[in-house]
Amino acid sequence: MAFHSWQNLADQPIVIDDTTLRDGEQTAGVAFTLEEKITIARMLDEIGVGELECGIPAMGAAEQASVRALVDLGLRARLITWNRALVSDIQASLDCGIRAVDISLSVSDIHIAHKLRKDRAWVRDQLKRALDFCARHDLYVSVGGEDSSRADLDFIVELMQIAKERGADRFRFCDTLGILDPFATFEKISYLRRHVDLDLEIHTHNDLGMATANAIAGIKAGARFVNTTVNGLGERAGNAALEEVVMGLKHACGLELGLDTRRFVALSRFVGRASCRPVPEWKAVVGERVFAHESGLHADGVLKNPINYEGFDPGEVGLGRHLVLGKHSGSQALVQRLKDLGVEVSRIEAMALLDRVRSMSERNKRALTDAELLTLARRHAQVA
Ligand SMILES: CC(=O)SCCNC(=O)CCNC(=O)[C@H](O)C(C)(C)COP(=O)(O)OP(=O)(O)OC[C@H]1O[C@@H](n2cnc3c(N)ncnc32)[C@H](O)[C@@H]1OP(=O)(O)O
Ligand SMILES: O=C(O)CCC(=O)C(=O)O
Repeated sequence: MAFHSWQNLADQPIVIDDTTLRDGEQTAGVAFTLEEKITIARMLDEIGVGELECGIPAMGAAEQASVRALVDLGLRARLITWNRALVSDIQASLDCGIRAVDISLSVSDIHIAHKLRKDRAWVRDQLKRALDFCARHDLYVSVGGEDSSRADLDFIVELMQIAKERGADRFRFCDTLGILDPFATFEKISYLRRHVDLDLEIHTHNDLGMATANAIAGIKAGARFVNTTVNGLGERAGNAALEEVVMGLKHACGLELGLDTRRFVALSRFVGRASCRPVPEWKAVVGERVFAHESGLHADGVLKNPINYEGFDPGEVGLGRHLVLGKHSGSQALVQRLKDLGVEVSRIEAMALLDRVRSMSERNKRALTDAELLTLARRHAQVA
């Protein structure tokens, strides 16, 4: 069994812990094969993701075999597994050659009473027992606070203090149900930062469409670790998408993580196939058509200079640009497209032709193909 040496994450200001292989695979109905897991792990590693949450050894022999196979790859990324706060779960991770564990415990009174059917004293004791076991085995530990967003923050502070005293490396704040907004996320993470000197990790869900915004708010409030999944896979509405968090940090916050983002589209398409969840063409950052321009003023602006209507260069994530002719087109784009196809028309002729382009697009409920455009142009020339 290989124990590999990780890249030095202490040097990185923000560390992505991608959980495509754990929370991503928890998407109802998704199951990756071992080969798919290996490919996803390799791609994430090559792109420069610092840490991969790679499975749940407590699930049994098949999952343990896949975690072992991932350990044996000797990736630069640190591999971490998900575990309940049970010695038996952590032992199963150790048996796979894992050296970093997430120890999960529900921290809200709702979960403690209605899911675990225990009390806060039990949570404290269970955490201590699990942490002492991890310390004896010199494991890197993230304490996962399930349902943190509905928990009493002062109880989380208490658990973080226990975690710090017993050698844990960080605390994971989970918005398990995806019910926070970025402002509340910022306040809660700031509060924890002020009260305990322990690294924080932010884990968000997309139930209200705010997973990426909340992940970024958590980072802005001081979380150093952030959970993502490729394409935003994950329980229910999913997690914060890797590609959105990385590009959001870069272009909205001016924080460059140094990942090879040009491979995002290839990774997204692979995970789309492996999860049987094809990527919608309008999916932020990696959708096939998110750099498609039809509207006349936009196409004109892009033809003059793409910076007019593109927040970043499509090549940065491995995409291309499409200029399409349809219901909302203007004459500039039409003149240019026909020129590319070898047909010269004046601006006035293009304006006359536009009516036909519009009605064909409306009839077919889509943009025109080049062949359709050429046919329209020829017919128009014959009539004119
Ligand atoms: C929010 C999240 O995403 S957390 C990650 C959740 N992921 C998964 O559940 C996927 C993988 N899960 C599994 O394969 C299984 O659920 C296993 C192997 C973990 C456990 O399987 P089983 O032993 O059959 O238990 P089951 O799933 O039905 O119930 C969970 C038990 O764990 C307990 N439990 C739940 N969370 C924790 C925790 N963090 N620490 C300790 N015990 C816990 C529950 O209270 C329940 O115990 P009970 O039976 O005494 O009431
Ligand atoms: O408990 C953890 O560490 C993570 C659990 C999780 O995936 C969540 O709360 O959404």
